[in-house]
Amino acid sequence: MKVIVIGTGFVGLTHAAVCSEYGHEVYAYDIDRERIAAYQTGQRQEIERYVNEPELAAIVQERLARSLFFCNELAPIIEGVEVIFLCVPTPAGLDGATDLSSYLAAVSVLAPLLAQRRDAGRVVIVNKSTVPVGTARSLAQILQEYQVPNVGVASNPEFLPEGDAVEKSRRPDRVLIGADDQQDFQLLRLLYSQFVHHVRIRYIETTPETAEASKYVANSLLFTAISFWNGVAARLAETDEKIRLDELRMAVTADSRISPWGSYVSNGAGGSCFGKDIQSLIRQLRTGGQQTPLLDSVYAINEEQKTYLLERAEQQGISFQGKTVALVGLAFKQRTNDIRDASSLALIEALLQRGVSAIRTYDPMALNNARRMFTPEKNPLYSKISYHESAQEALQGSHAVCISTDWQEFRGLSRTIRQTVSPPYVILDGRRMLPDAAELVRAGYDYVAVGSVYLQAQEQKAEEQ
Ligand SMILES: NC(=O)c1ccc[n+]([C@@H]2O[C@H](COP(=O)([O-])OP(=O)(O)OC[C@H]3O[C@@H](n4cnc5c(N)ncnc54)[C@H](O)[C@@H]3O)[C@@H](O)[C@H]2O)c1
Ligand SMILES: O=c1ccn([C@@H]2O[C@H](COP(=O)(O)OP(=O)(O)O[C@H]3O[C@H](CO)[C@@H](O)[C@H](O)[C@H]3O)[C@@H](O)[C@H]2O)c(=O)[nH]1
Repeated sequence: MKVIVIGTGFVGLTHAAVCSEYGHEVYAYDIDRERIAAYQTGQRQEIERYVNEPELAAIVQERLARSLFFCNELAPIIEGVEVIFLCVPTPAGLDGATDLSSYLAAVSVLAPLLAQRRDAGRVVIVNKSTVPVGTARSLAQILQEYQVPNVGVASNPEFLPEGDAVEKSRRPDRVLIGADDQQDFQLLRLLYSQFVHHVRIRYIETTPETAEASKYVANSLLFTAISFWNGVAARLAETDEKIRLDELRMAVTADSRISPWGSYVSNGAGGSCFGKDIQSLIRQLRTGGQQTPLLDSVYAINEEQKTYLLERAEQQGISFQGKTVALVGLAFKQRTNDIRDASSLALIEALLQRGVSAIRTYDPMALNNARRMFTPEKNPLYSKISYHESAQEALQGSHAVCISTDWQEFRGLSRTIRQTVSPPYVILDGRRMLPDAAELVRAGYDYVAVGSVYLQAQEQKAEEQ
């Protein structure tokens, strides 16, 4: 089948690449010319500058110019297309409602071209972007206004998590299609023929509204699990050192009805989806006359969680003013270079507000994205941020370290800390990454982790007594 993918970020590039693996002729289009030029080189480094996902660059290299083509013009590729995916950003607007400006901009370029095409075959336009309930129906209306002939619309939300984008596109938990017309269901069954009768993958056909709603409900439920563990279980364990959170988690999730997903307590969930999708759902419910106390709390708990470790340290009399702080982990989770809505961003702002003298950062993948975000032109205080090639380098000369991402390499950070910095020193562990924290405390370091009581350096305690 001839397929066009509009928007080539995490979702669009992955989807285009995996569709090309299944024998479709895929044209991936983006307004960002530099991005398209980078993909066209076929060079791993160039591709990963934009989307860094395991195996993705290899598929692009393999399929490039055979069944996968990149372009920044839609007109030359429109004839004969059967399925068009919209994979453009749908961020939160200032009021929390979904900002559909990129989506509508893409539609306004696409619709006149479709209205003028010579080919009379059926074409279905598919929302893969996460869009509010009712967007597919509004799209059908727009297409009607442009008098596009023989066109259908469908909703096919994407559920992939970053870091596993290729794996979850090749083997999703479900493929969800919302449409009204049997011709459109049929076109998408052909496109996804590898999944239609799969023994493990659920292939679900429903209304566009149900598909759109499912994406928001799924993300908000996952987000709720995280805020429950952070806001209830972790807080409880912070009240009594005899509550051991890791064992509590094992005990609770041993029940097959309770998922372990979400139980990994943290200094807040980040990423491009949870925050903006829950805000959008809140807006959609309120517009429909509903109250949203649960979702409001889920969001608020998570926002507070991002910088809560700093407050816990301050409650123990620690001040960050004039201090040098190492921040290790900038990505919103391990195995990605994405820093959108990462807790590290909130930590940087909170540390600058507290008057730190320097923030020394390290991340195995996300340094360049952070460099691009924190330019001194945006805020002169950002010149206090420096970027380092290892955790050890970032720790040098620091008075405290914040661990903000669950990179596995941070499990060995205790040794680096002991070799690089001497007490008095504060360790803020947002991901419970240090299995041997007790030894650090015995060696004179203060340790505060999500889900554990504050552990004051033992030598310091002795001096005080
Ligand atoms: N990132 C994820 O893990 C994920 C997972 C599921 C769903 N989603 C949803 O998928 C959508 C895309 O997310 P993403 O993370 O891939 O975004 P992204 O920011 O990584 O990529 C979006 C791409 O769209 C391009 N673009 C913007 N406006 C355009 C236009 N008018 N025409 C053509 N291209 C345009 C941008 O240049 C960019 O390359 C969003 O709705 C998001 O909520 C994302
Ligand atoms: O037990 C956990 C699990 C996750 N997280 C954090 O939660 C955030 C989101 O993680 P994850 O869901 O793995 O990443 P995303 O790539 O944002 O994926 C979510 O958002 C996507 C975009 O909508 C959806 O497609 C996915 O299904 C959904 O999992 C990250 O900061 C994680 O570190 C925790 O703190 N504890």
